Amino acid sequence: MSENSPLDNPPAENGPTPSRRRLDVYDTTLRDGAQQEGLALSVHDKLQIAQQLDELGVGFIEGGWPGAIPRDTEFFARAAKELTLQRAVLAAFGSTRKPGGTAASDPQVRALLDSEAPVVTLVAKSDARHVTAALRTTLEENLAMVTDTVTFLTGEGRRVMLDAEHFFDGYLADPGYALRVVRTAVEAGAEVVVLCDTNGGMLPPQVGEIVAAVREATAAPLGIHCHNDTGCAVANSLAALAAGAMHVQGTLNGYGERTGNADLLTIVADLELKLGIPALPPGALREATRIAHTVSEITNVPPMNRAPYYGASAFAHKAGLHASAIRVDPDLYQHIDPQLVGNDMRMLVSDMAGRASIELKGRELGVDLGGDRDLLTRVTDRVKADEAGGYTYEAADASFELLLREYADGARPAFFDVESWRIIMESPAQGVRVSEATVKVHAGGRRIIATGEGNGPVNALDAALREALLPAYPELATLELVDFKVRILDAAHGTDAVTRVLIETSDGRRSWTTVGVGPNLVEASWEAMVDGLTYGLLKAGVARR
Ligand SMILES: CC(=O)SCCNC(=O)CCNC(=O)[C@H](O)C(C)(C)COP(=O)(O)OP(=O)(O)OC[C@H]1O[C@@H](n2cnc3c(N)ncnc32)[C@H](O)[C@@H]1OP(=O)(O)O
Ligand SMILES: CC(=O)C(=O)O
Repeated sequence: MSENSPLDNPPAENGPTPSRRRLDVYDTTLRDGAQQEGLALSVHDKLQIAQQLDELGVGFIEGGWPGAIPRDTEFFARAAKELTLQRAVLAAFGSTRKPGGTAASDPQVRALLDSEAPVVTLVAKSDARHVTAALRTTLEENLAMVTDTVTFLTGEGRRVMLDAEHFFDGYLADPGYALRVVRTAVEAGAEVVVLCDTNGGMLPPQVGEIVAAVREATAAPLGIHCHNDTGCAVANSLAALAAGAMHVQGTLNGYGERTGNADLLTIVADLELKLGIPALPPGALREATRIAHTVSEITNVPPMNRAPYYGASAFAHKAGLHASAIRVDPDLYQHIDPQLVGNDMRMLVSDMAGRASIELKGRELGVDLGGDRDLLTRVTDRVKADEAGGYTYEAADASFELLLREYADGARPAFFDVESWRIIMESPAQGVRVSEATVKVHAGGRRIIATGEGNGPVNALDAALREALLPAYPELATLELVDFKVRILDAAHGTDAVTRVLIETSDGRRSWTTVGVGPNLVEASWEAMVDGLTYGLLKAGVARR
């Protein structure tokens, strides 16, 4: 580990160590993260994400490229009026001036000033091949572009950082030139030179060696910016910090061009929890899971369950053996206490469950099985049999809770009894197809026959069932079927195959998933739908009427 790296000499618990240099956490979700395929952030989205980042306590928020992307120009204009950042400083991203011109007259450089961001981060070529082949200019002119642009912007009172693009590839091909770019930037006034693994092709030992060599050869304050093309973006970032970089860039949820950028939350969690290096304000890491998921909502990109630390599966345990040890001590199968990053431990119930899994899941769901070994064995056997038949309880906690209550209380919760149901489907040669369902149920002390129409059989059954039950259970009016997933389980059987349906139901505040399995789509859907409504009534605290 390099002398004066943020990864050695961690500060004393009761205050900073004066000799230790600050570690800067720089977020580029709104710029490089937005370069991810499928991400299209509105200005409003960007403002909301910036607020989250400020709450997280990052040092810098790179807001985008004003002058190049109209939405980013607008972001900086609105940020100046609408954002009240408590901790973070806004950075505008842009490139060095065009070859052959001057920074003062370059419209793109002017736009960086106009953004009024206190920090400007300039991307500059540091790989000689890129200078000649992509920029189509001379090596000397590229250095002049760096000097001119950095000098101009610092002269205008901006803090300037330099992203040395393709630094590692450039260093491997021509270390002398790559180092000249670093020195030129610092001599011109850049406060940090960020070494970029732009193509994401590096491995940790290479990154560590090259960062150490740059530190040896220059006095430049160094940063690191990694992409994840080798799956090593976080490891590469840590290797660079260990070798002496003092500034780390990354994105929330690892968003970014191609395979993404280094995942900033994973980096800061590694730093704080594994290496004892404070990276965020005290206590902020506990917001990591909430912020990652809030940002997923804003970007409308489903959260990555397997994300380290903050992913929904990060502390989810499926194997029976794991559960049995966790029952004794959660640390036996967890590398940290999930609360440290605001996450929770979860038990998953499946055919891999053992008695311990069932008992712990029961505790999680608030159903006490009292450590009754015989009862636990019966539930475990039932789960294994059901799963062999196509059920999947790990995706359907609500159905599992109903099953658990059936064993714990001696009867499955039920608010109505089903006598029968039937479907008629009308598919005229022309015109609209209609499905009509009739259900016969007993509820509120009455036998009820109700019909419902829908655009398909499940929709019609849902309508008929609600029609039948609403007089006895007006609480059902708030319940809505929000998602419906079908899987054919034994494709080899063709139309004879077993069908599994997962239904997500919501009461507007929370949602739950139920499962149904049957020889056809409608039967499987009916089972999942009845469980969904039953669970909703149970959670609403309704008594059977
Ligand atoms: C590694 C990274 O991720 S860096 C960030 C990349 N982000 C983006 O590219 C998103 C925003 N980009 C844009 O909106 C556009 O590409 C713009 C506005 C920047 C440029 O658009 P255009 O003028 O149409 O040029 P185009 O995109 O075709 O090519 C880029 C130009 O920048 C030049 N350029 C590339 N890097 C640099 C640099 N570091 N310094 C100066 N000029 C550069 C290229 O040589 C090329 O110049 P040319 O038009 O004279 O050939
Ligand atoms: C600057 C940047 O985003 C990169 O080199 O990857």
